[in-house]
Amino acid sequence: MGKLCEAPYNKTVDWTKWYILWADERVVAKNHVDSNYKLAKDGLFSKVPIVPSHVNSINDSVSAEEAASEYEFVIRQLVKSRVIGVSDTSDCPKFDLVLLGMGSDGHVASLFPNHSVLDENNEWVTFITDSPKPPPERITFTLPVINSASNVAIVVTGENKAEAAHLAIDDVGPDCIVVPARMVQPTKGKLVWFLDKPAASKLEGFQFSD
Ligand SMILES: O=C1O[C@H](COP(=O)(O)O)[C@@H](O)[C@H](O)[C@H]1O
Repeated sequence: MGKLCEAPYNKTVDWTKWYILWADERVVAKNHVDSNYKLAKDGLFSKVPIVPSHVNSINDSVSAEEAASEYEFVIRQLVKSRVIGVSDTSDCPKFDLVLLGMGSDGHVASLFPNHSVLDENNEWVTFITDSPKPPPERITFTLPVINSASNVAIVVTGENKAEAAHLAIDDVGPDCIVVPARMVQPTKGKLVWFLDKPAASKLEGFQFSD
């Protein structure tokens, strides 16, 4: 992302066509250090000419439940106005790109291991109030929405994520736990993993070229 803000890459993008939403967000104020909005603003869209009205962040002054339902409404409006397409295999929005990180426990967005949020198939956006990783209150895209995207990119860095990357990517067999990142399997889209050397260090048969 950092590179996209720099020349020559920043000139190769038509930023007016970008609409930004968050695959998950912590229910904290937008200027809070835990805010994913703040992270993206500081790292990307304060540095490039994205149209301010195209930045769709959550309402941070209501409960997690209300924020999730309002956010789904925002997405429904964008689908209605054809800014976002619709999947032809589910009733889900079809995002051009869903960009995800992965935690050391294998979570993606705010879809945590062994959490009932993984089974949410009806809503586009849901909420949790008991995130094992602070802060506890979050909203998140559900798996069907992530898996309806045209492209999903998972970016992983650091050795503390090597085991989760192995469990998510390798052919580990039925006896191993299924980490949430492994459940990211776009129905018709493309999934690409980006890993640094330490994060890839436990992948089977993986050879890293510098
Ligand atoms: O809490 C979150 O964590 C993950 C990634 O884990 P981290 O250890 O790299 O912080 C992130 O991708 C997710 O969107 C976020 O809300």
